[in-house]
Amino acid sequence: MNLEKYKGIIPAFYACYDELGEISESRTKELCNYLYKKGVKGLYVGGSSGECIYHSLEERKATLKYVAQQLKGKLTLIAHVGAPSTRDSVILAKYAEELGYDAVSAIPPIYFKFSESSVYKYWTEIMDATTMPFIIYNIPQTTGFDLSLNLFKKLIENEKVIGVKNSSMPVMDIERFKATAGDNFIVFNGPDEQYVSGRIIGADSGIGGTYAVMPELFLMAEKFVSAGDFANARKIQHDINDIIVALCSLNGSLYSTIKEVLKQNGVHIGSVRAPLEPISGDDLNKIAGIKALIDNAIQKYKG
Ligand SMILES: CC(=O)N[C@@H]([C@@H](O)[C@H](O)[C@H](O)CO)[C@@H](O)CC(=O)C(=O)O
Repeated sequence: MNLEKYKGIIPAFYACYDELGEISESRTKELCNYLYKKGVKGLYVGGSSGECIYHSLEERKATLKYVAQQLKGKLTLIAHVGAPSTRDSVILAKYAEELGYDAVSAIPPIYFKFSESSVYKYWTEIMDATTMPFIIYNIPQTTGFDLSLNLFKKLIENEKVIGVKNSSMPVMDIERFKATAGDNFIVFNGPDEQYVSGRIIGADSGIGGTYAVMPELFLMAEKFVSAGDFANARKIQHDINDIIVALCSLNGSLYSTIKEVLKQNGVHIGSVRAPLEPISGDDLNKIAGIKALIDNAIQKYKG
C-alpha cells in the first residue's frame, strides 16, 4: 500500500460549537477551510483534541460528516472511532467508511482496566467491521493502557494495521515501534513538544493537538527535518515548546486557550464542553500575548 498520503502534518481536529455549545456545521466547515488553506496534509477527526469522549454518538457522526463533506478527496482524513463500547466504536467505523474516510483509528477501551487480550479483541472487532486501514492510538497518559511491544507485534500481523499514533512521552517507544514494524508502516509522533526528536528517531509523520493553532510552525519544522537542517529544526522546536508551555499555563483547558487564540485569528469555533473549563477572567487578557508568541515565531522562520 502507498502510505505517502499519511506522511506530513496532520492536525488533530477540534470540536466546533455554536454559541449554545452545540456542534456547529458552519463552524466545523470554517475550521476545515482554514486548515486546508494552511497546507496541512490531513486531519485526525474526533480524537482527544476533538473532545470525543464528551460527545454523543450522533454528535460524533455529525462532525465526521461535516468534515468529509468539506474535505473528502482534498486531504487525508482519519476518523477516530474509539468509544466506551465496542458496539459504538463499530457503528462509528462503519459510518466513517460510508463517508469515504481514508482510515480509522481508536484508543484502547477506557474506564475499566482491560487485559491485553480484551484490548486486542476490541481493536480487532473495529478492524473487522470495515475494509479500511486501521491506525492504533497509544495514549497511556489519558487511557491508562500502555501498548506493549508484544501486543503491538500481534496487532501488526493484521495487514489492516498500517500505523500507530504514539502519544506516549518516551521517544524510544517511537523508535521501538518503527524498528519492529519496518518501512511499510507509519509511526505518527504524538507529543508535539517532541515532534523533531520523534521524527529523527523514526516517526514518519505527526498527528498533534496543537498543530491547528500554529500549523505554519509544524510545517516549517517538518521542512527542516526533511532537509536534514537539524540546527533550525531544534530552534523551531524550542520556539514551539515555549508556545505549548504558554498554551498550558492558563486555568482553563488547553483546547479552550487554543480556541481563544483561533478566535483572534478570525476563526470562531466556540469554547469547550464541560467538564473541560473555558478560559475566564484575567486569563482572557493573556490570549493576545500567546497569539503574539505564535505570530512572532511564524515571522522569524518565514524569510
Ligand atoms: C496527551 C495528549 O493530549 N497528547 C496530544 C498532544 O498533541 C498534546 O496536546 C501536545 O503534545 C501538547 O501537550 C495528542 O497526542 C492528542 C491528539 O493528537 C488527539 O487529539 O487525538
